[in-house]
Amino acid sequence: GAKWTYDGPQGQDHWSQHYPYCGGALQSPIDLKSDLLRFDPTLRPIEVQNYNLSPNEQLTLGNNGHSVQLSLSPTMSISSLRNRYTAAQLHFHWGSPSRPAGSEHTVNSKQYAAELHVVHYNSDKYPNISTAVDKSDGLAVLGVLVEVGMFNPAFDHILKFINRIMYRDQKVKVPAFNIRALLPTRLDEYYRYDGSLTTPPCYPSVLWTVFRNPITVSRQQFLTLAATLYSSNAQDSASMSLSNNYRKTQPVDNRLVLASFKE
Ligand SMILES: NS(=O)(=O)c1c(F)c(F)c(S(=O)(=O)CCO)c(N[C@H]2CCc3ccccc32)c1F
Ligand SMILES: [Zn+2]
Repeated sequence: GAKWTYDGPQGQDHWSQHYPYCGGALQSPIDLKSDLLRFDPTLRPIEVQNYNLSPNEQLTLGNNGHSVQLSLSPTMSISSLRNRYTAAQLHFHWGSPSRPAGSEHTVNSKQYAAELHVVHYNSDKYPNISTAVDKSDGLAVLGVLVEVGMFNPAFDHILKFINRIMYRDQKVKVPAFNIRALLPTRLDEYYRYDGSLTTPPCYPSVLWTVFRNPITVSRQQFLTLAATLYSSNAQDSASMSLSNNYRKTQPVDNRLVLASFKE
């Protein structure tokens, strides 16, 4: 579609001019405020299947100008929801080298350094993600908050190839790895709400699960993520850094935000 950016004349305050859903209801991300949360004892631990991929399998790592995204194996899925949701891709949102604050969801207004999204589609009802992406029960995204701390070996399976996809539309085949290692240890503690894609076309089609516990990456790993990529393609004379690729938090309105845990 038309090119959109996070800032400037095509920035997020203008998305709704070309993408009407971006100005509509049920938008993501949101601020996960304690006094908004409702503990829901029926929320079961998230169960993922086949996340531990073999290194013999190859995945496509790409720079789409908005994020770094990794294609995922269709053998991967979430099995603990009402329908089975099959994995499609994962990608990240981050701040900038000088400002490690680029998560999309915030917790009591605290913005984390970055955020990982693992995008799945309802494969019980739809044949592929393109069909599912604009359906109210189409997508389930797992959100993982990322903070700077201990070195993260799993993250390096992606970072060690990132200098091969510096420019928009560059792709590279990479060996698969254990994607479960990118998720926090506890999959039983999470926030849950009905929301949207956080990029245009902003379809209100996402069942959001944001894990309570962040994962860590080292400062060097964060800098590699935040300082390597360009949103422009290799031919463009003026290179534009890909950073601060996060949408601001959106109005919750009268949505219920559930928590699987008691504060
Ligand atoms: N934060 S988020 O999880 O809402 C989210 C993104 F932030 C994001 F950038 C992308 S994208 O495909 O890389 C670019 C714009 O769709 C998708 N892409 C998804 C939605 C549309 C689609 C179609 C095919 C494959 C993946 C996706 C996305 F779901
Ligand atoms: Zn995302």
